[in-house]
Amino acid sequence: MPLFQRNAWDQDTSADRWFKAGFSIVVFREQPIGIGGKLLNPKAPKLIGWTPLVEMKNIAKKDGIKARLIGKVEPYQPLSSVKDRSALRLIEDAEEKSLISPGITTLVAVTSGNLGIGVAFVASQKGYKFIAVMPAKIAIDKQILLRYLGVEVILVDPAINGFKGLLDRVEQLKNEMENVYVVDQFTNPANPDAHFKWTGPEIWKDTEGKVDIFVAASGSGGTLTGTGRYLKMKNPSVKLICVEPAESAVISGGEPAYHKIQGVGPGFVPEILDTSQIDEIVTVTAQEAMDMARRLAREEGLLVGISSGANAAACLKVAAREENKGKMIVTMFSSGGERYLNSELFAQVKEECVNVNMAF
Ligand SMILES: Cc1ncc(COP(=O)(O)O)c(C=O)c1O
Repeated sequence: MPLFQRNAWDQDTSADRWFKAGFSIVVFREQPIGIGGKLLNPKAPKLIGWTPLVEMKNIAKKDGIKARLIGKVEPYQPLSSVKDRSALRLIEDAEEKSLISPGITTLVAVTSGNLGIGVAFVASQKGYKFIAVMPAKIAIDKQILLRYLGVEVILVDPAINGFKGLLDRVEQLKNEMENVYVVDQFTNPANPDAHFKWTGPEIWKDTEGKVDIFVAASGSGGTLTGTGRYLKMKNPSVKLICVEPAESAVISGGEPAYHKIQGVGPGFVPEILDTSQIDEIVTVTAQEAMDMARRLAREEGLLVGISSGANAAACLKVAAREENKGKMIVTMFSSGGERYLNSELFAQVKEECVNVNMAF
């Protein structure tokens, strides 16, 4: 399958035209959102946003799927996940409201890791100190990355009080320190705004408005709410499908429980998640999500994370339905695969590598 790279200067064409012409991958880097330019070089490309769309042609062909399956490749963000968008909007929103000042304010965020990594980027570019509050023992790769980025990481035992335990720790920090600002992805409308302003319009433009169904797993709910709101505003018949872990299907009315699809299914319904927009919820097990992430790697060459696998698995369930023949289904590949090297996603390959190396 030919591979085509489209650049900022080819702005007059959409990804969909190139898919039609037989190309399987379209890289689309356009200007300008986000930081970068004004801080580094006024002419340099700004870094956040305008991620490429990739059509999963091999998997669709192998599984006899008649719908079009398209993923938005967020590992193209500077810090490799969809959360760079939210980090930027949440921080710039606070700056616009004069709530924070570089060199004075310490940013604090509750994160499963990816928001924290995005905040680390924006905070260091803009000159803020940043403390990440995370559940212990869950996402070791992200803890490693945050520490490597110079972030202070505070771990909270998730077995004690669950999510409330994390919030309590943030409250404690607010009492102990001066000039703390909480970057709150679960309640601040600036989070879905990032997707209303950027993710939604990018998908709309790059599909030439042909998207029929948008599928996304919900963590904070920002992606689903903001992107869904934009796409439905452009075309009210676009269907919005929420993906959640089968082991902790709280939006579907189930009980919260431990699960292995990192970054989604926090165990409660976040304030910013607009459930009234959701047309359907599809549940996916961690096993299905990881199996699909591995298929994406081997069959499409896409190195993406566990929630991306969950999204693609949900797409296949939806695409297999007779009524969705010929429809365009767009989903999110929310983070890059390398972020999960020490998780179960890579466990078997990691063990094989360790054993092979022991022979030397
Ligand atoms: C890997 C991954 N996928 C998906 C999501 C969900 O995105 P949102 O918080 O916008 O619902 C997150 C959020 O942190 C994430 O880290």
